[in-house]
Amino acid sequence: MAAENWVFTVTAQTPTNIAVIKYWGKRDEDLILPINDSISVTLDPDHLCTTTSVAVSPDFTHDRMWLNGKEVSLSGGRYQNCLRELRSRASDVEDEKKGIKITKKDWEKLHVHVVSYNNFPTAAGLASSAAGLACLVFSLAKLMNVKEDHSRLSAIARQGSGSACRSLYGGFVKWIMGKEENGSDSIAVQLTDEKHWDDLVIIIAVVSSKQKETSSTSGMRDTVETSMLVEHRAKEVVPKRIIQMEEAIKNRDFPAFARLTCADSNQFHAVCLDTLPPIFYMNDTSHRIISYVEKWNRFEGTPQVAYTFDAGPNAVLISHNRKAAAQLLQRLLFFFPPQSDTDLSSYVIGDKTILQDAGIQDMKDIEALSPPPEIKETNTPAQKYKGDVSYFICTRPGRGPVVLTDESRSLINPETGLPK
Ligand SMILES: Nc1ncnc2c1ncn2[C@@H]1O[C@H](COP(=O)(O)OP(=O)(O)OP(=O)(O)O)[C@@H](O)[C@H]1O
Ligand SMILES: C[C@@](O)(CCOP(=O)(O)OP(=O)(O)O)CC(=O)O
Repeated sequence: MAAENWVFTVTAQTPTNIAVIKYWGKRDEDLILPINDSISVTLDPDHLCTTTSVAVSPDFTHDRMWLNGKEVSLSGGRYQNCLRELRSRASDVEDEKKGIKITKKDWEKLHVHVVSYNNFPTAAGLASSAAGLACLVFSLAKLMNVKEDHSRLSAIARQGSGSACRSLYGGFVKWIMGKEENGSDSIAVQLTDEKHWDDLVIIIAVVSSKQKETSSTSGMRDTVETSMLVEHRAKEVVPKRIIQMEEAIKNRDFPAFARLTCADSNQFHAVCLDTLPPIFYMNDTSHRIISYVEKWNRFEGTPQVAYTFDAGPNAVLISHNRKAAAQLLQRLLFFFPPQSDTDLSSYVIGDKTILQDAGIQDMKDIEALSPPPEIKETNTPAQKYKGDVSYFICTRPGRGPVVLTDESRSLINPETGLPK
């Protein structure tokens, strides 16, 4: 190491992802090895991402982390497993300009500071743990000059949170469950990049929820211990769906993609219901959204939108193209108008150009929306559910992790090694 003290930092940005074929159930709790393959789509980091700055300095006395402005402990087993795996793969780092020289051996004694910020709510069912853990592993791997490809890094991120391994890539990603006991072949691979199917538009309905949810970790443990359905799902259903889903993605076959995505979300929630005690992640609003989408898709004769729900009530709606997304947004705003004191710019966030496509500029345009034709047909007056959705996020498939070289984007003060 160089004689005088220094702080060496790296900043990275990592996206979140949503599974279209779900991971639910582990065969090894410590290594986080799943009972089936899964497939996800990475979401555009412009709208949902984690930014993490990491630093190393001979002055640091212990590993520390700050998440969204608050110091949090890094002592948890999952963080420790990731740190251990990364340290064991660290290599020499040299920055002549700053007079920094770290050898492979030095990393065993050096401590790191981690400062991370999610540009969306943490622990709100929007997969912050996936983006967060992937970003932690990716940024530390760059800092420590870990010379491994993204798939090998995904196997480390997997030990932080299973779904995090899929956030090491953009586009469509498959997490291969693997067979090895040590988990070395349980890795993520990219199926296609984000440009392959860039017509897709994703709208997330963040559904108000007061009830405390069961965490994914404990929920899936209970499922594996008590559900008979999950065994059938993992052995018989998912392997076939994985093949069909890969084909649908390769061919940009939206009807097949939508059918598989909706069926797999529904089966995941059926498996939750088959757990003892049963787990209810969706609420009445989630169920309403499913039934509106099903009705609309049936009315059109071919799917316009696919829905999928993770371990919570939020709906992730994947539209075939911008036209379908604009029509979807009109429907969503018709059924779930904002409270009168909410302002439109905070009710629909992310890619607001979809709002323009939908012809909605202000609250009056929402009030003027007429019931969708598929509802008119049923001759029952359409009921509205004001306030049942907190807000909508408009986004699209996005890219994988990147290093941010612009020093002004760093979250760490390069003089002190503490959060800016
Ligand atoms: N940027 C981050 N850096 C490191 N760890 C993070 C980061 N963001 C979230 N986490 C970890 O993930 C936890 C939240 O995970 P949790 O599974 O409860 O919620 P979620 O991932 O937002 O929602 P869900 O899993 O239901 O989609 C946080 O308490 C923290 O431990
Ligand atoms: C429903 C899911 O989102 C479950 C994600 O579970 P986590 O990855 O959060 O669980 P741990 O591995 O225990 O950290 C489906 C999915 O993302 O595939």
